Amino acid sequence: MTTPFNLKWGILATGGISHKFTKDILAPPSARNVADVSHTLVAVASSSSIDKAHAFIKDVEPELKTAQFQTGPVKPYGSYADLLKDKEVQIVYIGSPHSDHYLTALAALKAGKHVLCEKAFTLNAAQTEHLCKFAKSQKLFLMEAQWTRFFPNILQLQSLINSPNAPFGHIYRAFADFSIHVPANAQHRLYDPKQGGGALLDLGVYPILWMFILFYRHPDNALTPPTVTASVVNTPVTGVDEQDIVVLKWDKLGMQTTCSTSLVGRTEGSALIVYGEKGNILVPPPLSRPSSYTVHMHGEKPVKHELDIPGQGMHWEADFSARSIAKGELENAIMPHEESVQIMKVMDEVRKIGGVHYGELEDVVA
Ligand SMILES: NC(=O)C1=CN([C@@H]2O[C@H](COP(=O)(O)OP(=O)(O)OC[C@H]3O[C@@H](n4cnc5c(N)ncnc54)[C@H](OP(=O)(O)O)[C@@H]3O)[C@@H](O)[C@H]2O)C=CC1
Ligand SMILES: O=C1OC[C@@H](O)[C@H](O)[C@H]1O
Repeated sequence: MTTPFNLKWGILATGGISHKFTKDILAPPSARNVADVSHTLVAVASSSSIDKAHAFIKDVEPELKTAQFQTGPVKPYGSYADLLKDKEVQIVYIGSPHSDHYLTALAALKAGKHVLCEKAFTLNAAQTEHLCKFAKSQKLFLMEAQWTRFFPNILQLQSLINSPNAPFGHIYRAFADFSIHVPANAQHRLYDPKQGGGALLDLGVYPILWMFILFYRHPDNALTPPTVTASVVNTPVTGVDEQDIVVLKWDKLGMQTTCSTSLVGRTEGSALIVYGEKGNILVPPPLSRPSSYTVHMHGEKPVKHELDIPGQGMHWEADFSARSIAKGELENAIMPHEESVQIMKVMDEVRKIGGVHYGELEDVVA
């Protein structure tokens, strides 16, 4: 058996998603039948206090104890800048709020680190474009952490719908919704414009991503970006978007898709429905973590394809990051830079229509 390529991680931010991601990368790769890559947690940094970094490491102690590729103790840091100086760290995972992604990713790239950065990548397309260009100039790997894309069942569905022998016939339309219920609260990151709050960047990015997964690479679409129309309801509490309905029109495919998202009234029933000439596809909520999809060909019994997700399911994106880095790739073909930019451009359009602003950080492109 060959030795797996091992990737050494630094975690920037000690919030909710960083915990989930870290626990996933510490799980034994064999539990998901992976043998070519592995992960080691080297360091954790908090921007607000070293105590939070200590507490984070304590919280992941059970996973550290059973991790197969852990070589030593995890180093806590009280600032992101300190972690970025650690020579042992090869790649950073950025789990801070949307408004922080751009400057933190830029600082990490300047420090010579590969970067996997949470969605939404940045506050706008200009920032994403600049990061991608800069990463390439530094010969470093950079990817938006669009974890859903890397689920094995979603890769399977993507190739099914994009294959010349797709069983669905002409796709007429598709509808996707990702909504949760967070009571209005000006202090919550989802309602705070300064943290890039609002439904769009946090949740709306998923229905848009799904339409890109299914249709952007369709052979008849030939990577043509959709045209965008939208309707936005802004919350009176802070002015960020509470609800967005985004229509993406795919001219070359002769159809349009509806993406909706909201901070109030969570998704129930199907989160995604693709309506085809010969059959439909249904995906249950939440769209971020699809545990199944059902193919319902007209006149036949529906067939449900279920996925057993070990942990949260964030290790797949980490595995593919490691595979790319092992091969010297600067981006991964499953979530390439160009598609992150196109998705950010869609969201720029929506924000323009809705008059949504995040404050001074959205103007930073350096
Ligand atoms: N892939 C997924 O399923 C999910 C992805 N996300 C994404 O992860 C990111 C973070 O979300 P989540 O973990 O829920 O958020 P949290 O609020 O739980 O954590 C964010 C962390 O970012 C750090 N931080 C850095 N700068 C700031 C700042 N100015 N204000 C507040 N916190 C700051 C803080 O850690 P410290 O003080 O230690 O630096 C904080 O704990 C977002 O991009 C979100 O879209 C979120 C949930 C699910
Ligand atoms: O990515 C996400 O998925 C789950 C949501 O609850 C969370 O707010 C969002 O960031």
